[in-house]
Amino acid sequence: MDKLIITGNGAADGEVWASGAKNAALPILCATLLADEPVTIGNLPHLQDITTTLELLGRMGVEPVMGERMSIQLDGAQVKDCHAPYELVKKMRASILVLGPLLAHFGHADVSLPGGCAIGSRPVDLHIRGLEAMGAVIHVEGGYIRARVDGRLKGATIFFDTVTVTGTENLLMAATLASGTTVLENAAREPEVVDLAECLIKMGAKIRGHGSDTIVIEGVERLHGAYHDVMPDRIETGTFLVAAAVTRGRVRVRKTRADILEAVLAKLEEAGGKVSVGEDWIELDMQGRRPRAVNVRTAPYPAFPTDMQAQFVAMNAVAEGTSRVVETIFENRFMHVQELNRMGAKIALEGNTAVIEGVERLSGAPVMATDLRASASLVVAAMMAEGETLVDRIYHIDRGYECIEEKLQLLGARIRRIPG
Ligand SMILES: CC(=O)N[C@H]1[C@@H](OP(=O)(O)OP(=O)(O)OC[C@H]2O[C@@H](n3ccc(=O)[nH]c3=O)[C@H](O)[C@@H]2O)O[C@H](CO)[C@@H](O)[C@@H]1O
Ligand SMILES: C=C(OP(=O)(O)O)C(=O)O
Repeated sequence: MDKLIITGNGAADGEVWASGAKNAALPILCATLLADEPVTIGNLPHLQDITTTLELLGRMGVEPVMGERMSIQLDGAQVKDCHAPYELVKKMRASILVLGPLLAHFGHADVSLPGGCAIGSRPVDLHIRGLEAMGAVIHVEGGYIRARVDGRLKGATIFFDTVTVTGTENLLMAATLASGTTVLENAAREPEVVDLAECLIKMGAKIRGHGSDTIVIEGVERLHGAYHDVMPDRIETGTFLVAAAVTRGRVRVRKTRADILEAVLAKLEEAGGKVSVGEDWIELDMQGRRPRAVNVRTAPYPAFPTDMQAQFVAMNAVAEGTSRVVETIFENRFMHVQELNRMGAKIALEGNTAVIEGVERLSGAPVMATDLRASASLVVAAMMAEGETLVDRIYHIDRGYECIEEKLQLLGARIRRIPG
């Protein structure tokens, strides 16, 4: 297992670019299963989760054709086997995103149940219930979701009890090929849902209301080929900006968008950072200043994203003052707290709230990455800690951060990978 060694050396300073968004790329790759013709996806990030998705599509018979500038062409007409096996789904929960497309296009799908993960139980009941409302017959047996439909799925009005990102995406994709109109109410408004909808529209889908909490889809008989570039990764962008805040440095992130990061940028400004924004870049300047502690409460978009919570815990750990960070989306997303405390942070957990008393300095220590964003928070904390931090189990970070050590080196970090 690879490890990262980081020697804290003060202020991050420099420029880096944002890669394509993992959480947009994954549903979009699955959406290619809906078309009868090749669809080309550009600006794909080079990530373990993308490799896993391509392996999953490959098992179904879809052969990826690599193109220029990180693009890949996939042809849904090649599907021979509508099966997502446990050994791949367990590596990546987002594999559940093949369920809606396979069922809508081919009338059946057998997809392993994803199960829980480090951050919480993460059920998929709302995906299943929505597809049943569209006429699918679904049995969960032997750890698999076995879904069938006679003819086409039927349009339905579906109200989500809880806002779910991949649940919205699965039903949005399924509804594109259903007969009649589907209305998704209390739908997720995340920018990645919007990016998926825009790709589907290029493929011939009829969708309106994406980006609001009511999405209306008029089903069509078939979807065709298209080209789509994946949007920039707002969480990767936010992580680099937090690295500037934690280390009292200055970082400019290029090839990104400020309009989808408003809640995060507002909190960075509240922490004392000077935020500047250009057409496709964001800069955070915290040079020579200690961040001020900020309270944070995670909630669905456009509120503060749970995927930035761990990084803000790391910032608050070295900030001036005491803060409260409330996690409302996942029941167990504080695994980074005990590792940050091993580095000298003073964080207490009270149910779904981390109470953080900022300290002047952290010190390097051996720590364990437990999930994707927890790992990012440890790396960012290590950049300002005194001495050396060894981060173990970094396969988590490779799921979601492209070339993490090369990109952080561009910002002046002393970080290297030890292949294991
Ligand atoms: C690949 C991807 O895009 N992953 C993102 C997606 O995950 P994901 O789509 O899995 O997360 P959800 O939005 O579905 O989860 C939100 C909440 O709804 C609950 N729930 C969800 C589905 C369901 O059928 N029943 C149910 O109860 C979950 O347990 C959780 O408490 O959104 C999360 C919340 O922004 C992000 O942290 C993840 O990075
Ligand atoms: C939780 C995340 O991803 P996933 O839903 O793929 O586990 C994340 O991107 O922070």
